[in-house]
Amino acid sequence: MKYDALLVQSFGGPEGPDEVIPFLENVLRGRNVPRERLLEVAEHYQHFGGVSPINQQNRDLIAALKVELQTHGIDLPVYWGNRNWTPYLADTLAQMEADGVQHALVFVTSVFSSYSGCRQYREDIAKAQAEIGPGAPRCDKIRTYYNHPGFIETMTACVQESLDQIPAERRAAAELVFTAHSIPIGMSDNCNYVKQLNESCRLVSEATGHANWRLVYQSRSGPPTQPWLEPDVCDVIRELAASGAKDVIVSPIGFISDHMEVLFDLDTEAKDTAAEVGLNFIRSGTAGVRPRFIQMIRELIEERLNPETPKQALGTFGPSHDFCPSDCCLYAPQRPRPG
Ligand SMILES: C=CC1=C(C)c2cc3[nH]c(cc4nc(cc5[nH]c(cc1n2)c(C)c5CCC(=O)O)C(CCC(=O)O)=C4C)c(C)c3C=C
Ligand SMILES: [Fe+2]
Ligand SMILES: [Fe+2]
Repeated sequence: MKYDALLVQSFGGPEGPDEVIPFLENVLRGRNVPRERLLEVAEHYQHFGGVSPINQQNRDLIAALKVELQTHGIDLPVYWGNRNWTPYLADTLAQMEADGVQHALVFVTSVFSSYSGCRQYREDIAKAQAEIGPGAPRCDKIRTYYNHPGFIETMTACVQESLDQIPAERRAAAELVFTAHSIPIGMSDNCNYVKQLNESCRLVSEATGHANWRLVYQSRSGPPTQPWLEPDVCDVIRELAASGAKDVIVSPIGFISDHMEVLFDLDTEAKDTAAEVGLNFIRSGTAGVRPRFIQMIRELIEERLNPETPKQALGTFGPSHDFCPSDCCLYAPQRPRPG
């Protein structure tokens, strides 16, 4: 297929104290999330000067990717557009149109399939295209990469580095806890989020040879009345300590970089919880700009540019679809009844 640009589509984040509340209002627009939760999360961001690290992490990712593409003779300009903060997707697409881009491949920073991580990204592209009009570039999302060897090898290296920090005599008993963003059960029922997460965790655990793992969730935002994926990472840390565990490795497999949900919910909250209950806490790394991860993005681009390139995938499920079917990752949230 002929593509003439790459768009990196991400979440976005504030870059100063005054941007925190408007950013969170963008994130939570139309969501059944209490205002108190918004204000609580705002405090997490303010704790770090109102600056989310996600934007610099995306700038670093794009810089590394440009070098990788250039080194491999792939001549595609790289653009960046966010769903919830500047540079907004609509502005980026308008710039792409002005530059003459007609058909872009889209790399989404979200790994696992759900309404929030797949369909909403595609809906936001469609909205931005509608705003621009008939000249807007066509956009094709790159397939999900949860079982791509480049993602699994990257996360395996991160977990292995954490295992290596534990004294040899305690290593086999260490608890390996993978975390991902909790989502409403009504959302997870309509997608492969949990299935894909379990497969990634299994593949990483097998590659490290460390069988003692579990998958837990973090960063829940819903009202207490709404069921979200559980268990929560902090509850599990307490339970592990009560059952005699000494070491816990927390691997945020659900995210590709150390953004605020990692820095606050894990490096602050979960770490403090572990200290409270006397557990040695090691937070494992995220993919970031690790060379194997950047190489994976280039490989995913190559397989779309040249359909003869074999599609790589580990484990049971094979490579995911290139084009989402019409019912992919649907979500019709239950709204509270008025009155
Ligand atoms: C209904 C589901 C979700 C709500 C509500 C929600 C609130 C919320 N999220 C953030 C910040 C981030 N979320 C990120 C990823 C993410 N969020 C959800 C779901 C909900 N979040 C999912 C399924 C995912 C994973 C898919 C994805 O978009 O990545 C991220 C990371 C983004 C990245 O590119 O890595 C951030 C940051 C806030 C502040 C918030 C409101 C309280
Ligand atoms: Fe989120
Ligand atoms: Fe999907």
